[in-house]
Amino acid sequence: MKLRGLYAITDSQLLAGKFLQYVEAALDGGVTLLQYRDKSSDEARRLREAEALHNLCERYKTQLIINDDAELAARIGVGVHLGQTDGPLTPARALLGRQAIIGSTCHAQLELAEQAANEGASYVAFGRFFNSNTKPGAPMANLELLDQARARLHLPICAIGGITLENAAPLVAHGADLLAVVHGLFGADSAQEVTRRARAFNALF
Ligand SMILES: Cc1ncc(COP(=O)(O)OP(=O)(O)O)c(N)n1
Ligand SMILES: Cc1nc(C(=O)O)sc1CCOP(=O)(O)O
Ligand SMILES: [Mg+2]
Repeated sequence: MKLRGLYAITDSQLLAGKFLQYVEAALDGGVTLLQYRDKSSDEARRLREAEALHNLCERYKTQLIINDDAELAARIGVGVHLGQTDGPLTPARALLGRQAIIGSTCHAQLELAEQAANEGASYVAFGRFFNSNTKPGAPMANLELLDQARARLHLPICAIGGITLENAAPLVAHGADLLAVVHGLFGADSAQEVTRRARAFNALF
């Protein structure tokens, strides 16, 4: 499967009271990857929500990725996204198998991306590219980094951090395969607007 297009990421606060409605609206507009990102420690709720998202993703033929938690990903049978402090890639690959999608946060460091590629990552993520409501303190990345990554890496490149329909096009022009978006997608006033935004993000590729 080609990893290219919109990478929608959930946010439990932003989506409170409209979680599945807004996620389905995004899937309706077209989503390549959907990440379940919940930073709480409510394991029962996390399992329940991840299973609900998995059912929805199967209906829309979208791949589900679990943030941070390789054990939960293994339990459901989906992929995982690991940051630099979320545990090593090699055991996650052994746990999830060769086919699973495993992503790695590389901030603005090509060396981290090369290491992730050697350890079997399916894609590498760089960011943040813009001011982010969701993660304001993340280190900054820039377009030059994307150029260098495109020249040196032979796996899909994901851009993240403050991405909106207004600022996304240069990221794609400089080599991003995946645009990972929380607020610029789900911060909409209606489900119809989420669907419209998802379609518009996909039209950039
Ligand atoms: C696609 C994608 N890229 C980067 C991140 C950030 O991961 P991490 O640095 O582990 O931070 P948290 O998201 O866990 O707060 C991501 N989740 N997804
Ligand atoms: C989860 C996350 N990681 C980032 C990084 O730079 O690694 S930025 C970010 C938040 C993405 O949300 P929004 O689209 O609302 O800015
Ligand atoms: Mg993490």
